[in-house]
Amino acid sequence: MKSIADAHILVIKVGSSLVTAEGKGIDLAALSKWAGQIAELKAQGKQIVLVSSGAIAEGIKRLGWTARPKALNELQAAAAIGQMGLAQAYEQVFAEFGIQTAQILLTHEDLSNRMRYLNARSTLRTLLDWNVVPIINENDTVTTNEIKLGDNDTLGALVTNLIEADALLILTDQSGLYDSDPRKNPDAKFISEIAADHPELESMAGGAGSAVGTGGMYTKVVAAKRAALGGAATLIASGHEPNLLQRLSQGEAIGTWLTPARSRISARKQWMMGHLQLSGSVIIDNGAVIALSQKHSSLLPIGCVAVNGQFHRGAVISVLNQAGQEVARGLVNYSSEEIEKILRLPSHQIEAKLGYVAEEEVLHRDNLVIRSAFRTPA
Ligand SMILES: Nc1ncnc2c1ncn2[C@@H]1O[C@H](COP(=O)(O)OP(=O)(O)O)[C@@H](O)[C@H]1O
Ligand SMILES: N[C@@H](CCC(=O)OP(=O)(O)O)C(=O)O
Repeated sequence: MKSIADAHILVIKVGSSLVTAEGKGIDLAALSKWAGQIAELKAQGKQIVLVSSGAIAEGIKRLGWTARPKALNELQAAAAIGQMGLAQAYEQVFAEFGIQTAQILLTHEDLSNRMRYLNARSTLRTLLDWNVVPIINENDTVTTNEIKLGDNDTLGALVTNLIEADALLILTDQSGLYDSDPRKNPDAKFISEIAADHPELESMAGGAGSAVGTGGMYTKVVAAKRAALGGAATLIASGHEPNLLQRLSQGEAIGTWLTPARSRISARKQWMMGHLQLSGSVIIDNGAVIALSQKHSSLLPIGCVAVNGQFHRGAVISVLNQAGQEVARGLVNYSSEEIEKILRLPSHQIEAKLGYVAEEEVLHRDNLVIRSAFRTPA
């Protein structure tokens, strides 16, 4: 991807130095410019999630300190103070464009625990469906050194994979990636495009970052690698670039693109196909087999006749025909116990039976791979 013209879902990460004008305090004018650009992208039908750093830098500024403290409890307390400013500032600048915002503070646990992961995903998707711009940061106040994500570049990549965004845009204080740190080497060469799995990326990006940021380029290239595993491209570009988002959506080459080896869809299919041990299966009737394999439909409970094994919502399961042959596999929206209760039911009766509706489908077509597409032996 060298343009965001075709991207539908974008995650935009802004670093501390940009958000706080290098630690001087929240840069309302810069935030307002991004909000205006995001409003234009939203008018084109794109869904945007913002990952914003700056809580610690802003907290330090509000406390009147001149240096970043080292003690974790002081950093956490500073983050709690600064986050108030960030939330207030984003709400204000987006309101100028008639856009509602929502604050989401995430921890490592929220993204590694399956249930919390699914809940975070469904909340984010709901907000996007409501046209809201979620503003995400790490929940610094409750994290400890051992479980800290530690930098928002990583958080940006995890969120990109969580909501299956098409691209991650990392805005920073440099115009992109150079073959060595341009602050130290005036002859550093600019890189406009590189494979996200290029073996020399980490060594080019070595070293910490600016005075107020945390990870430098290193965490950005590692984040790009992580996003690429989910099939998303990453752009590292300067947040000072005027009209950056519009120009990118018109195909202008700005910043450094780190490109994935495979597309999002194929990355996910490969992941599902690669599952050797599936935790269970559903058996479906012939009508459902035809709907899935020929019409690319989702699997609805009405076509499900039996369920085998024990699994949770979010597991990869097999879909079998009544002769026991695998016709598809995919990420399931209900647990085995729930499916047992809704077998053969039309979707509008799910709520009456379970007391809630997680999703209309047992397996959504975007989360399904049909057997004919498998390369594994039958
Ligand atoms: N190869 C490189 N190319 C560009 N910048 C680099 C490189 N290696 C290290 N850096 C440093 O990374 C810094 C950006 O990281 P950081 O300060 O953490 O930003 P942010 O706050 O936006 O996350 C740059 O200012 C630059 O000094
Ligand atoms: N959660 C921290 C983010 C720290 C961080 O990753 O900063 P940066 O390297 O500027 O993106 C904060 O808001 O201060």
